[in-house]
Amino acid sequence: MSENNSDTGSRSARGPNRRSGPNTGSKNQERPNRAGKTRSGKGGKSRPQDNTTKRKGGKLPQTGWQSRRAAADIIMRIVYDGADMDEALNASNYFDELEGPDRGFARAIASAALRAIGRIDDALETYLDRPLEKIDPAVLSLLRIGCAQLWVLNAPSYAAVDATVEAARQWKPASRGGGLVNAILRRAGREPEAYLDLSFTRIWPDWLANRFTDTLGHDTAQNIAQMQLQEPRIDLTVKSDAAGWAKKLDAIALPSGSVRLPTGASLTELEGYVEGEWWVQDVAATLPAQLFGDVSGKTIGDLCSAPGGKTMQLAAKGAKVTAIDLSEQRIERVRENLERTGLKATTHVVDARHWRPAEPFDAVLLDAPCSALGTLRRHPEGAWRRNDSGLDRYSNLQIKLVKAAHGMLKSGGTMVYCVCTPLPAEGIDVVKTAIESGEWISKPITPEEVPGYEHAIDAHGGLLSMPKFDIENPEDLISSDIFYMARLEKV
Ligand SMILES: C[S@@+](CC[C@H](N)C(=O)[O-])C[C@H]1O[C@@H](n2cnc3c(N)ncnc32)[C@H](O)[C@@H]1O
Repeated sequence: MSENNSDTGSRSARGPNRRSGPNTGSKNQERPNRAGKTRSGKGGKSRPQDNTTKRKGGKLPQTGWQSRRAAADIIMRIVYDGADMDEALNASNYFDELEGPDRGFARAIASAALRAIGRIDDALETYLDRPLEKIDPAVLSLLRIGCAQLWVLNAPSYAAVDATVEAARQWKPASRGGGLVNAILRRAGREPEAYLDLSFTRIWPDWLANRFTDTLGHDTAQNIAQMQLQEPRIDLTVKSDAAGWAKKLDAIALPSGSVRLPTGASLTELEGYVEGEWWVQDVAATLPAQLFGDVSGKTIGDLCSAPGGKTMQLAAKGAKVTAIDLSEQRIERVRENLERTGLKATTHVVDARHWRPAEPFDAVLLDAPCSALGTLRRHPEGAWRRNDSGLDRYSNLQIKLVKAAHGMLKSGGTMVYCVCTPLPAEGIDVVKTAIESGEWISKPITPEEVPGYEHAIDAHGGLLSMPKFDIENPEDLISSDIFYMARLEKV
């Protein structure tokens, strides 16, 4: 892929959406679309109309265009209605009608379009004689998912174009745009440079591309964007015997103990799911709990615990975990997860800023609320729902939570602090503030503790879980979400 444009800071403005994203309004309100108009009747399954009739008593035969229509419908619901991916999948009748591999395919196309949407839009604009805002939402959604097939998924041009054009013909809201979809997608197949020559960081709104480039440097920002373009893999944490489970599930055992599934695995059908032998957890998310070493018999407070991935890791290793979270709804997920896996922890719905345990803990895990910009490859819509000014509130909360953690720990006790964002303001800067307070000293992470991430340890002994990009064999790249983590000791 060529990469000759590094202009993350000088992108031509194309209206408020390019700057702040397709959707900044709150859900379930009438909100502006890219054209600045509003539309109502969103969210419900009955919204889109169709030129086809569902067969009596059965599903429509699947010929390819249906998965493209479903993908475009999903994208529309996310971009124009403010749904997240799960909400869009649940709300889409067209997705519901699909069966078997077509479902996975529709989801993969929608997800690819969303991961690259800014860059796709920039390229599309070069083909069009009018702004994107002037294109009907259904037609634009088909163009986006058509380009995603060609450019992100590298699908064969004939299949991607024909099926997407057919989807335009069959889908009433887009049917007048069939000619345009045909012409633009054929050109997109012939002239991919319009996309390939753009900087990777154009997948994001301008503020985010600038923030990553300014704080992390040009190369790191490009690497993060490039990683976002790849379909994220699914990693499992197993209660024990990672090598054995990797073999059973035809998966890869990663050096730090996670089991990486082959693509396309259907989770609930996998061995061990019903028995609760494993749970889904990105490999980088497993590292913080591993930094406590042997936790058997120790009391550990997991201060922001939901949905409970790290609670389960610690409980599986024999710790006496107290899992707390501010959200009743989210702590319910912790309880469900504990129930499924048969692991034990005490749970409380409380605000960690004010709550104190009856007895101080041996150790505390603070997986603090954050901007979550390190998980955009799984939730790319998040980039378009935030803006620069909203980010600063996180560091204030994080500093307060670190202070609270101090009050919950025994003297000499360990705190592992982590956030799923690469922004220094929420990571290393929070840790520096803690150390400057005189209440904490650093307990640097050592390479032996983080197999596969030795290179990611920084000069202060913290770790930013970026993959090692300068490797000879790209197959060896352990891609993961981006977590910052550091270990501190209470003075
Ligand atoms: C990053 S998530 C935690 C993920 C979790 N540790 C895991 O591994 O599954 C952050 C959590 O912090 C919770 N939270 C936010 N503010 C909080 C507070 N003041 N006290 C306790 N929990 C809080 C949120 O409800 C959210 O569930």
